Amino acid sequence: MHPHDQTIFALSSGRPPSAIAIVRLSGVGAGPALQTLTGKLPPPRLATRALLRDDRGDPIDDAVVLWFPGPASATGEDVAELHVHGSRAVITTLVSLLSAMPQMRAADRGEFTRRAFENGKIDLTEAEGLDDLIHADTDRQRRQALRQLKGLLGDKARSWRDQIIQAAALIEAGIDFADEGDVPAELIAPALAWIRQLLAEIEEVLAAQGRAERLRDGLTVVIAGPPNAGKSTLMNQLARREVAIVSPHAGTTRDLIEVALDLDGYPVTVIDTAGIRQTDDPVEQEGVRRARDRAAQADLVLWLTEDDQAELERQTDGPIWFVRNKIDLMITEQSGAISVSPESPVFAISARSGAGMSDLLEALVGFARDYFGSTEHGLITRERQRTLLSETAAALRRSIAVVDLGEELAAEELRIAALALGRLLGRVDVEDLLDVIFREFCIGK
Ligand SMILES: Nc1nc2c(c(=O)[nH]1)N(C=O)[C@@H](CNc1ccc(C(=O)N[C@@H](CCC(=O)O)C(=O)O)cc1)CN2
Ligand SMILES: Nc1nc2c(ncn2[C@@H]2O[C@H](COP(=O)(O)OP(=O)(O)OP(=O)(O)O)[C@@H](O)[C@H]2O)c(=O)[nH]1
Ligand SMILES: [Mg+2]
Repeated sequence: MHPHDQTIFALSSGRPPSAIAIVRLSGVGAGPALQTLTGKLPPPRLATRALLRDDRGDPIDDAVVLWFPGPASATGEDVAELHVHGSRAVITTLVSLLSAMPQMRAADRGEFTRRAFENGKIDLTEAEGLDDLIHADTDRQRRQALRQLKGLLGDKARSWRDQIIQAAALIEAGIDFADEGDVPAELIAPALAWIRQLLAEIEEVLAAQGRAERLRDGLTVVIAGPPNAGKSTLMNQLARREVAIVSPHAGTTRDLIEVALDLDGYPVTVIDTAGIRQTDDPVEQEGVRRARDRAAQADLVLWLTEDDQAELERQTDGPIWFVRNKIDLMITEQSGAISVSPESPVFAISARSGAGMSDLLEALVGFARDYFGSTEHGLITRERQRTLLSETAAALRRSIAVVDLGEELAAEELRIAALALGRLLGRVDVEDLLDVIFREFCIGK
């Protein structure tokens, strides 16, 4: 990769004011900058206390500094960190001093990670994992991101790619021999068996998916039902704060109101909607339209009613749970889960008093757990990864299908498969394929 001649810096910690702020630098100018600010280069990889001074020698702040000489650093180039007091003034002063240094500029979004990638410290799937980790809101999201950051998918993809290249080399060797009128079927058969096995492995990973991808955005639960049923009250109960307006007036909620919940580590977005009814009010009509729309896309609908005769037009093909609210107004009603039919359970709650809420919450956690169930072993977390892995599998399938028509055709499909995996990793170079062929199979040719 091309060398980076500019040094980048950024405030790597959150917004000031904060207890401590970290200004990070990466590039050839990181060492000189650290030296300019502190008077000398600290020992590598050890937290060192230092007084930072400006260009006139005036103190800026009492700091802790870190020095990671490249290429062993996280970005693959010299890295310096300044841990200062997180005030706007300290940061502004530092930033203006750094900006004035030669070949030094503020980093773009994700540029440290990008450099780590370009310097070969991490592959693209690991970079994606890092991005997910930084955006993780819940524990399950954190675990999934960390697995990817640790290279679980990347290592698999690298291993598949290497094996495909070697299988291709076997087939290529067959072609080479064929030039001399000697077709060694014993080279093709093991290569095919190998490819079939790789295909099975990749298909297994593809099949085990679907929901790991959803773990990034969470699943959506829509609260729907007739006006005044207590949907917004339930919403506020689930959110544990007053996110939606509650009133005795039917038709209070018009907009969709979303709140992100962490249900036992699973990300769940709950959406409160307008009460569904016939109305002449154009604003309410629009609210009802949005409510229907959102319910139709939901992973789960909680259909809330005040009584049991409320007619339900089916809003979704997905699961619906019937929740009877305001049981505090009834004398004989029991609370909690009153039907155990797993497809459409019935709950009885009082959103106002909280009766029956723990059963409902527990069921929601169970729903999320079932929904995301297999993600603990999921490797694919993004559409990009799925697409490239599907392309790989398709090319492997084609290579098996066309091998009887000609080894060249099969080898070409294998090259396409390896290329797709190369893209997955962010490294596409055909040199690898050539290297293996020349090194292992074409002796003396
Ligand atoms: N202060 C601070 N905290 C941090 C980071 C950081 O960069 N700075 N990290 C930001 O990512 C994470 C920790 N990850 C890190 C990953 C690699 C290296 C690093 O420089 N590694 C080199 C040398 C370390 C060694 O030799 O042990 C390496 O991997 O070769 C540092 C932090 C989270 N916490
Ligand atoms: N007694 C009792 N009243 C409730 C309960 N839940 C909600 N209410 C009351 O019912 C009225 C309507 O509640 P909301 O939460 O605004 O109902 P909604 O379904 O959001 O209504 P729209 O937004 O108009 O569709 C309010 O006066 C609430 O205080 C409950 O469990 N028990
Ligand atoms: Mg409402």
